[in-house]
Amino acid sequence: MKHTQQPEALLVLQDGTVYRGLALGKIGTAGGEICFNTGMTGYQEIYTDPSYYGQVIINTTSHIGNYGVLNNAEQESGGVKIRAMVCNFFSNIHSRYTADGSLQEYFEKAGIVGIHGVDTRQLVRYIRSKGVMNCIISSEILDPAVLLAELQKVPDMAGLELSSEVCTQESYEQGDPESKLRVAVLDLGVKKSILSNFNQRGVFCKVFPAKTPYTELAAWKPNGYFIANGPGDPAAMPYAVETVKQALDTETPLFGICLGHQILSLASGISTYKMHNGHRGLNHPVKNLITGHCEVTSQNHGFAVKADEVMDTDNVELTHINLNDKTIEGIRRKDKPAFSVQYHPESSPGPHDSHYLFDQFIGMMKE
Ligand SMILES: NC(=O)CC[C@H](N)C(=O)O
Repeated sequence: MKHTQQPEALLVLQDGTVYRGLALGKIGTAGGEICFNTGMTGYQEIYTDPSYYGQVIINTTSHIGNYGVLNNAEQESGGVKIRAMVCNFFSNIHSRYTADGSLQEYFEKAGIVGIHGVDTRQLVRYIRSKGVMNCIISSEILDPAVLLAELQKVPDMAGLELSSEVCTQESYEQGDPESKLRVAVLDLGVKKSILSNFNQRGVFCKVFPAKTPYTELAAWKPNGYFIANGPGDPAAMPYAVETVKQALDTETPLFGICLGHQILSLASGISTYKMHNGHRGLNHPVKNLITGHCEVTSQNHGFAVKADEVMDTDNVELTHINLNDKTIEGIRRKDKPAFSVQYHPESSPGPHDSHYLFDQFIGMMKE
């Protein structure tokens, strides 16, 4: 189809700003918190990462859809988790002989709305200056005033508990049951590639729903606890903080990623805050303060832990720091075998500089 025939779409921001473009995906209307990922690859991993649940993602890279989709290998969960997508050039053709289909068909099947033909560079600069806000996209309602009224129904991300909506509803096991290393995973929105990183290292996992009481995790007799990534506001999850506090009391090794890092920090008495516009991309430099090495990291978060409180908490050590803005990227407990990072060492998408953290956790369990 030529671009000129494609139906129009509108993007309306919470402050009333309107962007016009063309429809992609399903014809419809969707709203959520707007965020942007600057990664040049991995759009399907991003759309299926449960951490993005409730969010509208802007892909800033210039071509989206140009390599189609793979039904399984590039999915981080059972399906698309974003609310809608914004991009500049949406490719209606894809060139990858192994692709299972086009992104357009994938979005239509998943019921995902989107808009393309938007100047994403200008839009991202605007959001970076004004700060994160909600938005609404529609390819069926083309009246900005009506959309702005609809947008009022979209809840603010601050205060939202979303993990219980995206996590597994039944616990399940994954990996080699004969393995000596057993990790209980608290599923706050876990990405598939985190589980495969454990399985590839010979770890047998049992994945528990977000609100599983600690006693149930402990009854499985794990050698370690993994607190997963996930959507929403960590401060709205006292149930998870309680579970981590009880796990810490047992001196069993514990590892957290992203939301799991925020929950471990909260369990250690450190509070979290909502960032001006978050970190989402594949090239964020982080310094490991223990080794002095710099890692290029994959990131996706809109909340962070308070740096001054990390420095003031005696039983917590700062282990990783973001070289762009000095935000906290990793901590460890001095009094417990527990550590966490704010970024995504499994990447998927992104560089593999930080895979050592999985080995570090396994080393702790072996001790
Ligand atoms: N990827 C994640 O685990 C995100 C954590 C949390 N929802 C945040 O936005 O900061």
